[in-house]
Amino acid sequence: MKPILLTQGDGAGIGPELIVKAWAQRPPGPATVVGSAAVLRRALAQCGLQRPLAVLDTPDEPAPPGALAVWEPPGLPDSLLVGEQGQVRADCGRAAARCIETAVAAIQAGQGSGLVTAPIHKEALHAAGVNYPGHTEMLQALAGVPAVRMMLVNEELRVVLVTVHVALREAVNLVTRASVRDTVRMLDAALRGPFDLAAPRIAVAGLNPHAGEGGLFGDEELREIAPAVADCRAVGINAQGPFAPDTVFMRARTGEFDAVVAMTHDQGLIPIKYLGLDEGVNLTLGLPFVRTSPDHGTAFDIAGRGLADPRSLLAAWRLAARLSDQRVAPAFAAGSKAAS
Ligand SMILES: NC(=O)C1=CN([C@@H]2O[C@H](COP(=O)(O)OP(=O)(O)OC[C@H]3O[C@@H](n4cnc5c(N)ncnc54)[C@H](O)[C@@H]3O)[C@@H](O)[C@H]2O)C=CC1
Ligand SMILES: NCC(=O)COP(=O)(O)O
Repeated sequence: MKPILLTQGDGAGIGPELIVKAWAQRPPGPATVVGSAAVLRRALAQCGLQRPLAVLDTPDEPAPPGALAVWEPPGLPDSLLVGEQGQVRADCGRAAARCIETAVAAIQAGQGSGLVTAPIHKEALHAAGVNYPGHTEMLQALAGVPAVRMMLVNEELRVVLVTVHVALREAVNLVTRASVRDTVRMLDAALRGPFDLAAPRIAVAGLNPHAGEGGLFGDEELREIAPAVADCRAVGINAQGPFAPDTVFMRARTGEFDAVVAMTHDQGLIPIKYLGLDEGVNLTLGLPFVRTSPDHGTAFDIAGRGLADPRSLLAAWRLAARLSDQRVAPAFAAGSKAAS
């Protein structure tokens, strides 16, 4: 079986530390870190982990037993160990992007079975001249697929976002009948495939307070969201709503729905993160391969201090290993067809 590929993320953040800590807990299956060996050695030292590290010639070369397998993509900057951690740095942004690009190319070449991404800093990416707002959009471009969606899962909630990394004003305009309908369809495909639910119950949140209160507080629910729900129901998807956003997550958490479609980034992520960063996983729907990530960011405030909690990365790693092992990535691709 080909390895899961883990990108090291922004080296000025907690990504390398999370990877070495998670790896020390022996997640299942083969895995190769795509990153800088020097940065990962520093992370091992910062965490007091005295483990061997093997630098591979190719991402899928077997590593010696017990060694942290690292493949260094060509073109990483030499300066990664020079500056301080915990800062926005263009060289770290450039290196993070290079790791993502080469990891995707390796998966496309059959050298990896799935992708786990450690956090990147979006300002560092921008400082490096890489004009994607996040992994999600970058992976969509690298994979050449028509649509992707961000899904967040933890023990208690599953949420998929209609809009992601855009200004709130812009997000409102992007909430359309088509974008909501495509999101529900991609979520339904994911719940039936990777999540193995025979008849998923999907709640769709409104955009406005009280889901618009019958048009008194905005009419996006009447013009866009309700027609999208009707479109989905017409093709046999058990979508319901739009529901008041302030109570729909509570209703899903207590078992009334299997997942919630949220209209904006913060509408969906606040309930997820409020439950704790412990084991939340970010999963990209619509790609032809499995990609997961922790649900938190680079945590510059604690970088380099050995304080980072690896549980979310570990959960992301385990989920990627399970989904790659089941070869369920086509179910994600089917979602992208629904969105086209
Ligand atoms: N998957 C990714 O690449 C993600 C990247 N980001 C990016 O990360 C950067 C920083 O974002 P922030 O808003 O500051 O959020 P953050 O998640 O990096 O930090 C928020 C708070 O949570 C704490 N925290 C986060 N992860 C932790 C962990 N594993 N263990 C212990 N404490 C932890 C931090 O110390 C901080 O107090 C931004 O550029 C953001 O866009 C944010 C989320 C996901
Ligand atoms: N808040 C989640 C987030 O920003 C992660 O984005 P991405 O890098 O996975 O696209």
